[in-house]
Amino acid sequence: MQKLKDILYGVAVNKVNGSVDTEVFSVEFDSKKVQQGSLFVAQKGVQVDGHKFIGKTIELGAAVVVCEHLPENLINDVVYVEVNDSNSALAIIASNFYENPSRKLKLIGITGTNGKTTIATLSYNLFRKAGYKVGLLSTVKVMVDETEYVATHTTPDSVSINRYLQLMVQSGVDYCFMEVSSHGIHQKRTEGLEFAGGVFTNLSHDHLDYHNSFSEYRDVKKVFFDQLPKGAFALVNADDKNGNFMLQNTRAKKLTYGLKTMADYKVRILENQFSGLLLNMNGTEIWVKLIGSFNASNLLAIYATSDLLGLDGFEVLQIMSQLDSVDGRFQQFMSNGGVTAIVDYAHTPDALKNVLNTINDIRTGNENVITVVGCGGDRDKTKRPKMGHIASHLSSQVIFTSDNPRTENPQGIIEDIEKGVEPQNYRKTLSILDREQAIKTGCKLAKKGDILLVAGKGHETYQEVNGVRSEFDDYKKVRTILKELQK
Ligand SMILES: CC(=O)N[C@H]1[C@@H](OP(=O)(O)OP(=O)(O)OC[C@H]2O[C@@H](n3ccc(=O)[nH]c3=O)[C@H](O)[C@@H]2O)O[C@H](CO)[C@@H](O)[C@@H]1O[C@H](C)C(=O)N[C@@H](C)C(=O)N[C@H](CCC(=O)O)C(=O)O
Ligand SMILES: Nc1ncnc2c1ncn2[C@@H]1O[C@H](COP(=O)(O)OP(=O)(O)OP(=O)(O)O)[C@@H](O)[C@H]1O
Ligand SMILES: N[C@H](CCC[C@H](N)C(=O)O)C(=O)O
Ligand SMILES: [Mg+2]
Repeated sequence: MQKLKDILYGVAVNKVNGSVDTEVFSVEFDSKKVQQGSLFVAQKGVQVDGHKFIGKTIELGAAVVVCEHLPENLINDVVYVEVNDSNSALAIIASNFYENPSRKLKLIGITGTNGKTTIATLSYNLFRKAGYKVGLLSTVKVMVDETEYVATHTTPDSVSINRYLQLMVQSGVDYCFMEVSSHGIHQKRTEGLEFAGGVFTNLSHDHLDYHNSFSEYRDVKKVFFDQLPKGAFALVNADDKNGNFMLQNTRAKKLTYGLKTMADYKVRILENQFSGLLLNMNGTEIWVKLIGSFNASNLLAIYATSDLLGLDGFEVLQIMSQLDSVDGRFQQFMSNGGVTAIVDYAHTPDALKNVLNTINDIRTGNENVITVVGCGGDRDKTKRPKMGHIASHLSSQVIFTSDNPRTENPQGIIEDIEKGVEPQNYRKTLSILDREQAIKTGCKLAKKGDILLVAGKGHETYQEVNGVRSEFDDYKKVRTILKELQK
């Protein structure tokens, strides 16, 4: 329970109607969750305007309503707070309500199109092995030290973020690694948080359905760095042409990491195999179990972050050499019959290209690369033909299939993907709507020595059709099918 005047600290308030000494029991932005004594923040959403539910929340017992415009009829006993920006107000209110937990631990935000989950999760694993209590907010799961919670978003809403951070503080967590998505920044879910550091991985085609253009998407990412405090670090990937752009207006300490470009932290790939990478990490050689040059870059970001947070470099490299891949990120096994199966979450053109290039770099040349891939429904349509082109251009054989069609017609999605296939690659492609059948066909086509890539869903354990999620796990499916086929 908190006094309204305390939780409004730092919020840009236009006017208050009622007493700021009112006690608040919970902070809600979903009318359905309001209870006696709640503070309800009305947000203008994509689907509906939360202001429509103000009356309903008062019936449910809301003590305070925070909104961008006051309702015509004000009810006695309810306090109304008018703000310019409800999203920003919600974020600051949530931080205050949970007693600013981000200031009581070291919070590191990771942003960029690809690599966020990998860097956040491996950092969580590494810092734990180094003896710290650690928190994780990621696409795959939320961890409060050893306790796991289900993740609903890559970056949760600001109330959930602060609630988890408070739990972490209560559990004695020293460091928290969190993914910061562009939706999260745009909807101000991370405003009011005090970050000890920010990491930028890369920027490529994604979410252009939500952000109107690539430059808008890029500018949203930059806001995160613009908001970092002076004592924080801003670590960017020098190999990405947008890396320096992110640093333009930040007050934080500026640092770079790079595989190809001059940077403060450097890595060189000495060997690249299916069994792992031999790296020269800022001057020291190490073997790691992770695969692919993009993972060399991810590991360098982790090494640099550890260094900036004061960990011992030698110990970090020792632990790094033991790290396993994150679920659904280049997760691989060799079947009894000698087929290398790889499950990867590549669901953007850039990620798919990276994964296929990695496979092509490692293979000796005689094996076939068979790819099973689809694109999600109700998501950026323009990435579909690009992924169709990349998959068919870089594989020996491709099977296009469904990946969470959501409310779209799956056949239509596949047709969008097929539009990107160039005529010389037509003969390489097949389309099979049912994902299980597609994987089965991929397994049947694969011969000893071949490489089978199942891309797009990674760690996901479901297939979503019209709001219904049914169980589906790419990794389990490929394992079972290859076993059944005795391959
Ligand atoms: C496009 C988008 O980001 N949508 C998010 C947004 O929903 P919205 O704007 O559609 O909300 P709305 O339904 O219009 O409602 C507006 C307001 O009215 C309230 N409301 C609504 C109905 C009601 O009965 N009562 C009520 O009070 C809502 O709580 C909300 O405050 O605000 C909601 C509440 O915070 C989010 O759950 C929702 O995420 C949806 C589920 C989503 O799918 N988001 C994805 C796209 C997303 O955020 N992805 C990113 C990154 C992914 C990546 O990088 O790959 C992520 O961080 O996860
Ligand atoms: N540094 C990188 N550069 C390019 N591609 C990468 C990089 N790291 C990982 N990938 C590829 O992108 C896929 C997704 O990786 P990861 O889950 O770490 O990204 P993310 O940024 O968390 O994605 P999301 O936006 O879904 O949260 C991986 O399966 C891999 O194919
Ligand atoms: N966080 C991403 C994941 C996409 C994964 C892919 N399997 C899909 O469903 O499109 C999103 O919701 O856009
Ligand atoms: Mg992620």
